[in-house]
Amino acid sequence: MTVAPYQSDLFKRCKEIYGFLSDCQRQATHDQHAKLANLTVPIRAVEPWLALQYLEDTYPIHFYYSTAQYTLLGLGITITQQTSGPNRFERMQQFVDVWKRRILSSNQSGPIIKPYFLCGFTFFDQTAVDSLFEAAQVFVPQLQIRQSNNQTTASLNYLIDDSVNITRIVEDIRRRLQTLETAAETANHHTSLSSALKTPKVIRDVGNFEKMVSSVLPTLNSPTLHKVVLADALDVLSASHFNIPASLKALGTAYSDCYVFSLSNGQGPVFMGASPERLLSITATADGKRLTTDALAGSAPRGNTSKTDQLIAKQLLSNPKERYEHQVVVEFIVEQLIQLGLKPEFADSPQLLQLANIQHLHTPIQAALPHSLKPLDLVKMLHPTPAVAGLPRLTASQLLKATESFDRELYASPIGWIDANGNSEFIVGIRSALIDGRQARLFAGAGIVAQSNPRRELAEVKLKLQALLGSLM
Ligand SMILES: C=C(O[C@@H]1C=C(C(=O)O)C=C[C@H]1O)C(=O)O
Repeated sequence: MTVAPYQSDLFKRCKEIYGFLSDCQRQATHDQHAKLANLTVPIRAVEPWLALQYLEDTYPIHFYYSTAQYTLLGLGITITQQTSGPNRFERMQQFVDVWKRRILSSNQSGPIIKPYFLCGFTFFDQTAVDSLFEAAQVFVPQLQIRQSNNQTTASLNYLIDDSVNITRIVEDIRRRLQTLETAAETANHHTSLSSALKTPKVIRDVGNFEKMVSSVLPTLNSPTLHKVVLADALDVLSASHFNIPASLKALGTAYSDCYVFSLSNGQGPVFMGASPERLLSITATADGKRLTTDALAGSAPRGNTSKTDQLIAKQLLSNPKERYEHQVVVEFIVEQLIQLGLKPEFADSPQLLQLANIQHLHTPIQAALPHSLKPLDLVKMLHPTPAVAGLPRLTASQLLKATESFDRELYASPIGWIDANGNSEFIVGIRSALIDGRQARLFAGAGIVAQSNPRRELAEVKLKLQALLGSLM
């Protein structure tokens, strides 16, 4: 069945959709387990952040993930799994593997965008009782909007077993696509959002950070700890509610090289940000699978003029303390990949990743991947890297947990997606904030080594916080 753009003839195609879903139901009955029916439709071009603006009340749960190449918006939940504990990555990979095999896509001649498994993990594998997010959550959305190369598609996902009423599902598809069409049309005609940059009141500042850094320096002079990444939280209160879609748009404009993301827990709170750090991406091609991961650590501000900027960049590249902070991350990642039997490829010296407000030392690391290695096997090995925890990993994680005065929850955690073809991408949830109505808690951290200067580390954290604060609408 071919569905024409903008669903112009979708309504005529209800019979074919009915046929496809009935087929799914027959297979579900035969195999004695539910199937995940997936239907893709090209839709009217709409910016996913705008679609979110119009649909966030209909679908309280959302997942937004945007890069320079594509944007993904997942709305609602068709299937989900949550867990916690040291085996959380294995359990979630099993969930993905089981459901990947149960996907049935409508075999149209148009695009088939199979469902994405959308994933959010907290920094630690256990969460407090009052935690806003699960230690591990993976879900397939009800509605998935994907925009890339000027093409926008909507995929609808349904759980089909022998108890569902196919006629009702066809009706539901019609209704959802109609709502989407209306939203796209309305959104495209009202592009100016009535949202302005917020200048919220600071409720809790990061003034304690300097003291915190000083308190860990003696431990860093011992041979048992080489680096710890300490973070702090800035709490602000605004006169009116923060506007998530408008903030996503603003972040995408200000930090076009970053991964702009948001993840809601369905009850109001939303974790969002613009992270420059990729934990991994896996691309599956006919020749095999390829992994790319980033060692990103070592920071300096951008200069006000191109001359000062170049000077700062040069100093960053040759600063022994920053290079050490960076090298620790490269070596850790390389060792973890070697332990998995991979042959990592990387340059001897870092390059620069220059963002609007800050620049970092950056070493991309690549490796060919055997088919047996799954995305979450790699996430398990890599998270948390010494870019966000420290080295050795366990000692550093224990120290930061004991030292920091807030719960990291999703800050610096793996957030990303896995598709049904084995492609995957996870980022590290830094340059992020937890938004709840008029309140926002912004997070930022810095790598601390024996040579660290507490005042400079505070300045780095403030710089990182300022960048995010400047895009909250
Ligand atoms: C921990 C953060 O950033 C990390 C720490 C860096 C550093 O210490 O130089 C640089 C990039 C990130 O890996 C953060 O932004 O919160």
